[in-house]
Amino acid sequence: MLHINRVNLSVIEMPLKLPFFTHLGTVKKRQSIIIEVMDRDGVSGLGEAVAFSSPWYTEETTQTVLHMMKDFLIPKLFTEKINHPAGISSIFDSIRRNEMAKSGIETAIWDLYAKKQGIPLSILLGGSRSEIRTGAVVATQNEEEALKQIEYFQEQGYQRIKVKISPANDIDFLRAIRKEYPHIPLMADANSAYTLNDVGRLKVLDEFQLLMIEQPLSVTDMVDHATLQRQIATPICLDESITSYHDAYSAIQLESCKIINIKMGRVGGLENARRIHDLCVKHQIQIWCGGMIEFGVSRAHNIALATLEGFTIPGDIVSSNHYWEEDIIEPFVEVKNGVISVPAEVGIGFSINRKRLKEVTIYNEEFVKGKGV
Ligand SMILES: O=C(O)CCC(=O)c1ccccc1C(=O)O
Ligand SMILES: [Mg+2]
Repeated sequence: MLHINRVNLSVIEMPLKLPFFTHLGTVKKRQSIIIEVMDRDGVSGLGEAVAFSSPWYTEETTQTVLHMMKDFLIPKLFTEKINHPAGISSIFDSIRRNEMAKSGIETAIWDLYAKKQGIPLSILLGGSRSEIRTGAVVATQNEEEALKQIEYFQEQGYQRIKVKISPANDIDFLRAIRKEYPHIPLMADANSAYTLNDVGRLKVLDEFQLLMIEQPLSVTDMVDHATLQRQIATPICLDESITSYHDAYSAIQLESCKIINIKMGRVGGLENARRIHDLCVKHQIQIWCGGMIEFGVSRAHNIALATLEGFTIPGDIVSSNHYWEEDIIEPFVEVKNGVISVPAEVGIGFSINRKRLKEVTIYNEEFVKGKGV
C-alpha cells in the first residue's frame, strides 16, 4: 500500500522563447503547476498539471486546478486506500471531469511508485522503446517565418512537421509549404476552427497529402467529425474531443477519426491514457503523444508514455530548449536526429532543478496529512 502524506504544489511561470500562435489566441507566457508527492518513507514523485492560465484549450485553468487539488483531490489522496497508481483514476471518478488536475496528481504518484520499485516509469507502464520519434510544431501564420522554422526543424531531424491552420490561413499557407517541401511528413492542427459548412475548403486540403488534420471541428462534434471523415481523404485526428476512455470508444464506434492524439493531461492521467492506447491498438486506430507546451516534468511523463507500442506516429515532444531558456529539470530533454532516448534511471528519469524551480515559482503551498486536510 502507498502512504502519501505530503503534497507540495508550485505554480510556475515562464515566458516562451517565441509566441505560440493558434486561431484561439497567442501564448506568450506559460503557467503550470508542479506537483511533488511524498510518502511516509520520504520517497517523492513529480507531476505537472498542464492547464493554462485561461480556459482557451480546455475549461480548466491554473486556478481551477489549484482549487480542485486543494479542496477535493488531495483530501481524497490522504483518506483513500491506494494500492497502485493504476487505481487512482477510479478513486478520482467521484469527482467530475477536471482531468488536468487529476492527471497532475496521478502522474506524480506513478513516478513515486516507479521509484519505490526501482524501475523506470516507461517499464512500469509496459513500454518497450529505448527511443521515441518526435515531431515539431510551427505555431505562426506568417508564411516566411513558418518556412524558416521548418528549415530549422528539418536540420534538427524532427520526423514530422505540424502547422496550425484556420479558415483564415490554410490553403495558400499549405501550398507555400508544399512548394518548398513537397515530401516532408506534414500535418495540420485546426484546434476546432471549422464547421461542416467548410467541407468544401477542407476537401481542397486533400491535395496537400497531409498525414492528418487534427481537430477540425468543435470539441463535442463527434457526429459531425464522422460526417466530415466520410467526405475527405485526409485522416482526421481527434485531440480536444477525447477527454476520456468513453470519448475514445464513441469516436471509434462512430468512425469520427482514424487517429487519436493522446495527452495524459486531457484524459485524467497515465492510466486513462494507457486504457485509450489499448483500445486504439485493438481497433487499429493510430495514436501519437500530444504536447501542451509543457515544462520538463510533463515532458518526461510524455516520453515514458510514448514508449508504449501503440505510439507509432512521432509525437509533439520537443527539446526542453525549444520553448524555454532554461527548463526546470536536469538534464534537459534533448532531441537528436529526430529521436529522444528514453532514460534508464528510475521513475521519470529526470530530476528537478530546485534552484530553477524556485526562480520561476510564483506561488507555493504544501499539504501535510493530518494537518487541516
Ligand atoms: O507542446 C507542443 O509542442 C505543441 C502542441 C500543441 O499544438 C498544443 C499546445 C498547447 C495546447 C494545445 C495544443 C494542440 O495540440 O492543440
Ligand atoms: Mg491539437
